[in-house]
Amino acid sequence: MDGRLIYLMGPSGSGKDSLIEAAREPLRALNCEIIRRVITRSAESVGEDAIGVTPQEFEQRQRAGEFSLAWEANGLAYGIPVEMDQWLKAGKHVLVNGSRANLRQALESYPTLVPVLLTVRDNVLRERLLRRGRETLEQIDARLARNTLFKDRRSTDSPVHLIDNSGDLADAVNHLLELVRFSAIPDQT
Ligand SMILES: Nc1ncnc2c1ncn2[C@@H]1O[C@H](COP(=O)(O)OP(=O)(O)O)[C@@H](O)[C@H]1O
Ligand SMILES: O=P(O)(O)OC[C@H]1O[C@H](OP(=O)(O)OP(=O)(O)O)[C@H](O)[C@@H]1O
Repeated sequence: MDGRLIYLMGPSGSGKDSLIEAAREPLRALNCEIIRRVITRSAESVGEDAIGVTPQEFEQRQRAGEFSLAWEANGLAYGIPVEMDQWLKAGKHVLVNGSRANLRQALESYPTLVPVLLTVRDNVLRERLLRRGRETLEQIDARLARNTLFKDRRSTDSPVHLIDNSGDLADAVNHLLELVRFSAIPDQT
């Protein structure tokens, strides 16, 4: 049986990277791998285990059919390597650090994916983005504005699992592991 695609989303600063890192080993124990993204972001500003490429290289890889999913956001291009499909076929579950704007397209290609949205209270989100210090104030404001847009409209009608990360990261990790355990059971789709 194919593995499940766990599609993690959440606003910038909600803690996706932190959650992924903290959950990496326990996820592996649940037969769930985290796929590395290809991003047109300079290596020094990559805050995650991603492959940084130039926009030209990204385009080449995309034209060569190297991505199962791809999208653009915040002035960057993101690609999910086709390796993901081999893992799924082999029965492994795969966690993707996804995009709210791309969810609808992802669902078209992977109708049984498990959508998971990481949420954080507004004031906590701003504080965390400032503390992380990766973006300029202007970029932080743009990310917060993008978040407001998503709050006002749902991108699909399908149910999305919510994980709140306003509190301890360990609670969010446990919640994610629970979801993966539950989603991995056959006939839950
Ligand atoms: N539960 C948490 N409690 C306190 N700080 C957190 C928590 N989760 C994440 N952070 C911090 O918030 C900032 C944003 O987290 P990050 O994982 O980079 O978010 P994202 O990948 O969604 O943009 C980082 O500085 C991270 O250390
Ligand atoms: O459509 P959205 O849900 O807004 O998502 C847009 C992009 O922003 C995030 O990327 P990235 O990891 O570069 O940003 P972050 O680390 O600041 O979350 C997310 O992983 C998406 O790739």
